[in-house]
Amino acid sequence: MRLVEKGVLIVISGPSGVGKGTVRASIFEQENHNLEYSISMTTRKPRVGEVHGVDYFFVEKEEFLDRIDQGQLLEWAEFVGNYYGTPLDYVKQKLDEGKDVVLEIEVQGALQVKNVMPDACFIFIAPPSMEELRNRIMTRGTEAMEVINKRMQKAESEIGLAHEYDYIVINDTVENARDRIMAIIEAEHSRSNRVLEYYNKNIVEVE
Ligand SMILES: Nc1nc2c(ncn2[C@@H]2O[C@H](COP(=O)(O)OP(=O)(O)O)[C@@H](O)[C@H]2O)c(=O)[nH]1
Ligand SMILES: Nc1ncnc2c1ncn2[C@@H]1O[C@H](COP(=O)(O)OP(=O)(O)O)[C@@H](O)[C@H]1O
Repeated sequence: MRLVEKGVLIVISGPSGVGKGTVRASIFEQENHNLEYSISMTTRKPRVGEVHGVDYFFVEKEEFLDRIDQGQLLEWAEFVGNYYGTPLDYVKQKLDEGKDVVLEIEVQGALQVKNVMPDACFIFIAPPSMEELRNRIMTRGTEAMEVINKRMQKAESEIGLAHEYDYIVINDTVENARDRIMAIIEAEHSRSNRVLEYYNKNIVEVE
């Protein structure tokens, strides 16, 4: 029997518009990573260019509520009028296969994961400044002014929860943020509790 070291759950979170999606895409463009991205489920309507099963699983509210009832979501949250959640089975399966799984989720959801999987690695992406955050949301041009203001208000309270995370990465440039996150993931594999758990399992197996 071959023992596989379990993967690490990497939770990337932070305010809307800070660049989570951009930095995540840049991480996945790197060669030789051992990462799987967990595609979320949402009741938000697709934006132009977004594809079902690639960007999100786009579902109706009824289906989303059903999934919650059936315990099929690792975490979920309502964010500015829409529901978002992480399908549990996929995450479990990939971690068991030894893959590191990346979640890119908002702050309420990240804190729920912390309650059920405290061993996960929690990374908060912060903007260089609030002005720059507003610029980024406006430049992206996907939201109406009213939604932008709501997201900015929300961002202020989310930044107030950054201390709950293991790491804070400032997204000044995409390359810097990507490289810092890759270094954090590498270091997570050497965290003593993780290594010792794996080592002890192997010792037991040998005896
Ligand atoms: N809790 C939770 N948040 C999610 C999930 N998927 C996406 N989000 C977050 O929901 C927020 C809104 O997402 P979206 O409407 O795609 O806008 P954008 O990420 O700001 O471009 C973002 O902060 C996402 O990171 C999820 O499965 N669970
Ligand atoms: N380091 C950065 N410098 C400048 N612009 C950035 C940076 N990271 C992301 N952006 C831009 O900011 C906007 C929001 O990024 P996005 O990845 O959609 O954020 P999020 O997924 O956190 O909502 C996009 O237009 C993106 O191109």
